[in-house]
Amino acid sequence: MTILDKIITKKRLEVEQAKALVAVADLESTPLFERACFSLSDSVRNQGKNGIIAEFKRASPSKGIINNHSSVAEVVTGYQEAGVSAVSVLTDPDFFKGSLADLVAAREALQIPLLRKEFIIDEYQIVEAKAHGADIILLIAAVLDPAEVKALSEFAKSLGLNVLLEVHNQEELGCSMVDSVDAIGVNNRNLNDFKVSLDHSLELVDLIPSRFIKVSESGISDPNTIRQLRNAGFQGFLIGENFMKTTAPSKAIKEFVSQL
Ligand SMILES: O=P(O)(O)OC[C@@H](O)[C@@H](O)c1c[nH]c2ccccc12
Repeated sequence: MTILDKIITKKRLEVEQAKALVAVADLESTPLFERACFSLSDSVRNQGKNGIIAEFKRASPSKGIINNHSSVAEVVTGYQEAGVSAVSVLTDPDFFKGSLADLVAAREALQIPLLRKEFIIDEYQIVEAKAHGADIILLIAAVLDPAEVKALSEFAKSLGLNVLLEVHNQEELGCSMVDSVDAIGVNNRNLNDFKVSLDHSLELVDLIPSRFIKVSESGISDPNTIRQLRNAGFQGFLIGENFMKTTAPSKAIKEFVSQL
């Protein structure tokens, strides 16, 4: 069983338990569910922002604990001050030590788009995302079939959410280009063996139609890499560990951005 299979097996259980605890109607009656979402494409096109989607990430299956000392509010406030286009918050409890409470804490601190970073397999999780302050949801092509990508992305759009679809290779990309997707992210990390290579981004960028916002994800630790990816055609850059592994992620990002 690959790590991705393990995560999805656990996720199915987690979603069933959540459904038994909190009804959809209760999620839909929260104040956050009513709010209008920030637009990812507006924020990425805003010349005053730098295209970075900075992630709050306590732990990961490949690295174990990355940061267990920083508070969500402090980190994401620093990210916002550094001029990022959006913030990503992991909500998976078992493999990434995240939570929906982290997402709400980020929402309270931010006036820019917020991504719920999660393994989404069910519409329920999309309602949950909106009810806890997300503007953007992630769909991962490696764990969904094309019909699911279409149905889940259309459902998210019907709630006013933005959709980021993650792919890792040309085959996944070919199955993924539906109008209900706003942005396509190329994950430089293989979710099965954790190997990271920027070549995935560089090889796929020209195959992504320009109507999608193009995002390069994972393993970015050098401002020069942002320049290289931008020249190749990317508008968004998803970065987590490089900031989170430091003693003060809110300072580390400012130092990084000053070198762009
Ligand atoms: O910490 P990094 O290497 O900068 O990567 C961030 C982000 O791209 C990564 O956390 C990620 C990309 N796709 C995912 C899917 C699920 C969980 C996590 C991820």
